[in-house]
Amino acid sequence: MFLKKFKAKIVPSSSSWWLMARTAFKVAVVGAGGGIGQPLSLLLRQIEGIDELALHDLRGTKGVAADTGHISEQGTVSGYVGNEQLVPALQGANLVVVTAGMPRVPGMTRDSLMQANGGIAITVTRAMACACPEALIAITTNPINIIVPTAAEVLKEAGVFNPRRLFGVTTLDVVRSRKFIGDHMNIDPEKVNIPVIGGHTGPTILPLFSQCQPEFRGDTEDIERLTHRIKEAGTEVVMAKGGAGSATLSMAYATSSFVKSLIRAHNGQEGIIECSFVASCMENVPFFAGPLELGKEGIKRYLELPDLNEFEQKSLDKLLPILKKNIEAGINFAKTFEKK
Ligand SMILES: NC(=O)C1=CN([C@@H]2O[C@H](COP(=O)(O)OP(=O)(O)OC[C@H]3O[C@@H](n4cnc5c(N)ncnc54)[C@H](O)[C@@H]3O)[C@@H](O)[C@H]2O)C=CC1
Ligand SMILES: O=C([O-])CC(=O)C(=O)O
Repeated sequence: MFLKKFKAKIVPSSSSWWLMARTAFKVAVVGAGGGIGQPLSLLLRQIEGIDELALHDLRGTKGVAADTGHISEQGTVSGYVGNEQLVPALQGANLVVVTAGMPRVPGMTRDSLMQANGGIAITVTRAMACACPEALIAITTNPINIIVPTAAEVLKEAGVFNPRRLFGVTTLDVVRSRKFIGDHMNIDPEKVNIPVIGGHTGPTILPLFSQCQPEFRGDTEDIERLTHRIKEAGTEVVMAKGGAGSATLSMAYATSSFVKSLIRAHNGQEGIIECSFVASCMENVPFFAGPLELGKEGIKRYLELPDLNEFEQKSLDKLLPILKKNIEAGINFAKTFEKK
């Protein structure tokens, strides 16, 4: 069993019922010195149920660890620097968040980041396969559509792939949808629930307005305009930053919210639903972002896709071939990596 592997250290009681009598939980962040990694490390310090935070990067993590370690919250923080400290950082981790890798600048596509980030993903995944083969893995590094299949292939080669534990973080697409729709409907964005399916590039992100709760108020033009904005929101930030990278703060917010859900579900809270890019059980596409119920060991249940309206079905039909090409590229990247 997943839990048996870890020290049965009982953590002091807390007001939250799910924190009672549980095993210690270690989170490792790889890329913790970066634009997402630093604010994410701060936000993770505020999540209940993290007993040990291991911050790894090629640079800067000693300072981030000392800094965030002074925050008056439970748990320890340690900094690890360089490739040689990657395995020690990952050792015994229950959850690894990967934010290591280059961000976009204007004119680049996410797919073009594979050249720079594919090798990083392979190095980190290989280290996880040996240091913490049963950990939950949440990858933010782009291109998500290509890198997650690459990571899955590496884990398969190492004989430790568990499709229920590998996640590409697409929460920012949901966070943005909530914000843009909430503002449009003049309601609290946090009260908006909408699944965002497909993948994580402009052409493959698909918010399902037909499933929006509360029901979307607006006409077809509003839906088309907001859909376009959600799909292109990453580029909106890249352009606004003018060469200084891509979304970091909103992504740290989105990732910490996803991590919170993973930990709550791991600790037994029921009914936690998140959209994420994972190995799918759909017949025609091996990886897909869709709604999932989370549980103690990652994915508890794949939620069925709802009936789509005509606009959504056409959009899905259009994005699937793009997604399939991305997935093939990711698998191929892993298979041919050593030969490059
Ligand atoms: N999934 C999503 O919705 C989003 C994904 N991203 C992606 O997240 C990634 C990180 O973005 P930023 O934090 O803005 O980039 P950044 O350049 O600020 O930080 C990346 C960090 O990774 C570190 N790094 C590089 N190679 C490493 C290795 N082998 N081991 C450990 N650390 C390593 C770098 O030293 C750097 O500190 C990018 O690929 C970006 O495209 C960004 C926003 C949203
Ligand atoms: O656009 C980018 O390159 C970063 C990203 O994935 C996002 O902000 O959604």
